[in-house]
Amino acid sequence: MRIAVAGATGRMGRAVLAALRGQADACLSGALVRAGDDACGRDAAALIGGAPFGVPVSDVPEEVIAGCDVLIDFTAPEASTHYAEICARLGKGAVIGTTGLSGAASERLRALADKGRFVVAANMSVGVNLALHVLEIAARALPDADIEILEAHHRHKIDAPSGTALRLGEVAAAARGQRLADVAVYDRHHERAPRAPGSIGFATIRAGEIVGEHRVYLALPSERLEIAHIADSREVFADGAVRAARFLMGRPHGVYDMQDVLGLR
Ligand SMILES: NC(=O)C1=CN([C@@H]2O[C@H](COP(=O)(O)OP(=O)(O)OC[C@H]3O[C@@H](n4cnc5c(N)ncnc54)[C@H](OP(=O)(O)O)[C@@H]3O)[C@@H](O)[C@H]2O)C=CC1
Ligand SMILES: O=C(O)C1=N[C@H](C(=O)O)C[C@H](O)C1
Repeated sequence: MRIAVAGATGRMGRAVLAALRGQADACLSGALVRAGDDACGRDAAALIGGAPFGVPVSDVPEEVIAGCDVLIDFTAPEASTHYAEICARLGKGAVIGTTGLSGAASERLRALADKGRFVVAANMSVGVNLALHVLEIAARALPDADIEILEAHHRHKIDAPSGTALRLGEVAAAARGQRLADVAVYDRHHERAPRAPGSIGFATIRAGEIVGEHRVYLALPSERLEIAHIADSREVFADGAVRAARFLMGRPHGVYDMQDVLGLR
């Protein structure tokens, strides 16, 4: 399986490059960067150190994507939708981990479902995807619990709440027959009022180099269930992305998520 990495200079791009070393059935075929990046033309190993991959860094998406079976993409919404369209046109799979997609961008991806094969997931770790599964059961079993979602990430992160926090919120809301948009509370700064019954609150921390932490409270008057996940290293996301790429090989067209990849649906 030939894997190309988009956003190869980024934190996740570099984690995926590292994860591709020593894979028995997968190799790096391309490393894609933003147009004009200084790394263009150098061996991809220059981005993480160690032995050469024999793959030059490129800023030409069509060329990089044409040479792969699956593109792994942790970049930004505008880049991800652009690359996904190229993948669909060239018949290549894509694993998309980028978060902060607008409704329109998500819609653009869903519209490609009959033209290509995609795994789209805000969190590629096994642990968070199990947590989503457990949360669905818990939210249904505790309809009166107050649900609050807390997340903490590194100081560089630009979207908030995290894509994972929003997904946790969507799953909890759906388990209760609600739409997250109708019950989400992102900001309590401007209100002086008790908590609205049935609402789902979000709290965000940005500090230091925290890789990624998520905690869901399901609080009743006399007890509280907490579902928590802590990522200690970006390896968990990179390994999950490679696993998702493997899953896509030979799949019918469609948009899948990590619940499909992990067999949790
Ligand atoms: N699904 C999951 O499991 C995970 C998802 N993420 C998500 O992945 C994304 C990337 O995270 P992270 O690696 O930390 O971010 P970084 O900022 O470290 O990396 C982003 C990469 O994308 C490139 N990029 C950004 N915008 C464009 C563009 N318009 N065109 C081409 N390239 C672009 C950047 O290039 P340049 O430096 O030149 O701007 C950089 O190489 C985020 O949305 C994050 O939330 C992160 C971890 C896990
Ligand atoms: O930006 C990050 O770093 C992460 N982003 C993802 C998100 O927004 O949920 C997943 C992970 O927690 C790391």
